[in-house]
Amino acid sequence: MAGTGLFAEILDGDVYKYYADGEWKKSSSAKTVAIINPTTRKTQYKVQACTQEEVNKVMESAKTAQKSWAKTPLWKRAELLHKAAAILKEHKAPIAECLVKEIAKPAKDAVTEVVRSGDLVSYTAEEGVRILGEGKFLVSDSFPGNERTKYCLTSKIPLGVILAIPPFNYPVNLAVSKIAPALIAGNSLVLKPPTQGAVSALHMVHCFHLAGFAKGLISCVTGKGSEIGDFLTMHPGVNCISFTGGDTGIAISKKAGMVPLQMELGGKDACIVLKDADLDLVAANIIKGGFSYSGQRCTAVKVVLVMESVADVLVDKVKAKIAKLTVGPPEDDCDITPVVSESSANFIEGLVKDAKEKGATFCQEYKRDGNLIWPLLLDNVRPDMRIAWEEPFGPVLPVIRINSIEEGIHHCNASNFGLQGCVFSKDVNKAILISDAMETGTVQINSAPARGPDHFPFQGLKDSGIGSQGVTNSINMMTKIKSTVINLPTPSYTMG
Ligand SMILES: NC(=O)C1=CN([C@@H]2O[C@H](COP(=O)(O)OP(=O)(O)OC[C@H]3O[C@@H](n4cnc5c(N)ncnc54)[C@H](OP(=O)(O)O)[C@@H]3O)[C@@H](O)[C@H]2O)C=CC1
Ligand SMILES: O=C(O)[C@H](O)COP(=O)(O)O
Repeated sequence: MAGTGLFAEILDGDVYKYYADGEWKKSSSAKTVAIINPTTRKTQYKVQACTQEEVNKVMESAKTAQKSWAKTPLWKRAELLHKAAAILKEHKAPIAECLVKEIAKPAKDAVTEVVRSGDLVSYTAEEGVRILGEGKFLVSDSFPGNERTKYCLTSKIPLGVILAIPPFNYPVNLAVSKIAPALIAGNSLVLKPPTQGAVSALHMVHCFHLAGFAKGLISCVTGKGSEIGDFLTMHPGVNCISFTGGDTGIAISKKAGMVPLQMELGGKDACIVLKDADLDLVAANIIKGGFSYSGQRCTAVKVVLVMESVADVLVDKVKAKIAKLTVGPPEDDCDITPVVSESSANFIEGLVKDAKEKGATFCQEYKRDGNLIWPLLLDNVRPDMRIAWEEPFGPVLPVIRINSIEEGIHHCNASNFGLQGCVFSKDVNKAILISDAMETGTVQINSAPARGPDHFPFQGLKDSGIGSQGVTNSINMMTKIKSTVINLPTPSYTMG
């Protein structure tokens, strides 16, 4: 059970502690932040509201710890990460329980998130050993005007202190996708977990603590992003920010100083369906892509752009599948569970009302009970409706009927987002041309958008992000190149 047994140390009465200097601590603020269970809409957990002074101390310890960590052999860093991964997987049950209570993730998906996270940590350790052990050797005579008098040796060095800020929907997986690359590359790490999801993240951090990482190397400060977020992101002790979330990321990128940024932000992933598509395959992927975790995935299918000639058949197939989705509490492993907060549910309802006023066809009756919103397909959506452009982050999916492929590509590219998209067609050559024309970081052909598997590159264009994630890209992003040049008094040519 959460906060018991091995995890008892992280709890003080009914308030979870924060993690700094290798210890679980109470904040001197004496203030707490409530975490509301999306299903019951009652306080489920409480976490510390950390102070600016505590953030300062964490940054100092992170800086000191990083210096000796960078001198720890790469294989030893990997060994510790493998240990943390094993502990995490072994203790998947209490962490998954937190995910169910804090963010209403269906029970089975919650377990999958923890296991996937352990695998990600292990994979990162292996990949780090491979790619960080390699450097480059360059000689000067390849550039015009030079003789072979200079040997340049390059290697990848850590950046220093990495600040990691994940969103509520994958508070464990999107935290370790930042923690593991940072650590294997020789950096220290300060985590600010999302408020909804903070307790799952604290349990995960305890697994790293139990693995035996040096004190100060990993810290976890809790509190509302709106209160301590700016202080953290503008802190002079931070050398790199890895953020996943919504528009907050755009604001952070304007405020952050001269530090590398990795931003994974929102999306409005389009699903373009051609006349020759396998409509059963499309319908199955629209259900998986649009409604899993109640549409609260950045990579969810967020608008279907279907050729008019096959639209009726496709909509009927999707309607039939929606009718089979189970709706209810995450504990029962229902397909559709309450969305994360009342404000989120209100926002989704606003989009639905706007679509109704402007004449969208409701394929199901709109139904809501508290934060629980029944799955809804909106047909005949037009570009003047908000839902055509905004991401609901909920189980509501618009269908726009198109008369040409160009119309579909135009809608996709007119979005301010550019995360992923997908194309369904039996003609792979045509699908590739469409993929090339779509202004998104990834296009899936004949499958729904997805970030995983976690070693694939993952990036957004336009307002969907800066840089690229995925294990290898994240490790590279959290390092810098350092060169040493050996200057010879006379040219030297091998075997010359
Ligand atoms: N491209 C991608 O990979 C992904 C993108 N997303 C996007 O994230 C959004 C949903 O997630 P959500 O958690 O609501 O996103 P938010 O942007 O609201 O929050 C993300 C994180 O930022 C923190 N935060 C809030 N304000 C600040 C601030 N001023 N400075 C620093 N940090 C701050 C939050 O903390 P707190 O919770 O305390 O407010 C949270 O940890 C959607 O738009 C979705 O598309 C989600 C997942 C993946
Ligand atoms: O936060 C998200 O939405 C994730 O990045 C999506 O991950 P997935 O596509 O692998 O579910």
